[in-house]
Amino acid sequence: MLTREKTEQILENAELIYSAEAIAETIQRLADEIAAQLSNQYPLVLCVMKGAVVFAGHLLPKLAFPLNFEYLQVTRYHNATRGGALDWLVFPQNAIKDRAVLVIDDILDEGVTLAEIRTKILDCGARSFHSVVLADKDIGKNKPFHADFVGFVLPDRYVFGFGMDVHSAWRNLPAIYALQSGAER
Ligand SMILES: O=P(O)(O)OC[C@H]1O[C@H](OP(=O)(O)OP(=O)(O)O)[C@H](O)[C@@H]1O
Ligand code: HPA
Repeated sequence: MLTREKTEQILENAELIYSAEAIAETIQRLADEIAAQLSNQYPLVLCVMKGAVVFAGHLLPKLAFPLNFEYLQVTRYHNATRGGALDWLVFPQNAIKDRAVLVIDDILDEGVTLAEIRTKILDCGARSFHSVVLADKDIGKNKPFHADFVGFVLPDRYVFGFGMDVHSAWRNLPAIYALQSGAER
């Protein structure tokens, strides 16, 4: 865990790249797009913990149609800024069969996490699979996964805030910041 001083220094040196106001507008647009496709499907909505907790908290009240809500938990970054193997921590096995599933995640980076989640959910007998991500990072190469609903495209920098952590801190920020170049480790 970083010291409090180091954590504050990270934010002081970071660059604001998406304000709280811009995020709110984006989430309303995403809610409208999702409603247009899924409002009559009575979907099972799954939040990918922990990163999507803030996004899901803002998106859910804007989805004005019947749905059920559960969560799953996986981690691939383990509080670092580079991804590794995906660890499954929580999975709502029984809830999924024959459901139209909508997965909410904060960020699509290399696409490994959501590709594995899709495989597992379809293996559990979901009737359909959709995903919404607040941010899709432009990593300059093909990804194994494309989201159905995308809030915005981010530059290829490590970002944090609005649910996303940097070394396990700053998920609580109301906006999205990019880490100062060279501060990745
Ligand atoms: O597209 P990928 O490169 O696979 O990365 C995207 C995933 O990485 C983050 O989760 P993380 O593993 O950091 O766990 P967390 O949600 O608990 O922060 C994020 O919340 C996404 O789920
Ligand atoms: O840029 C990122 N920030 C926070 N969490 C992440 N998980 C994948 N990429 C990122």
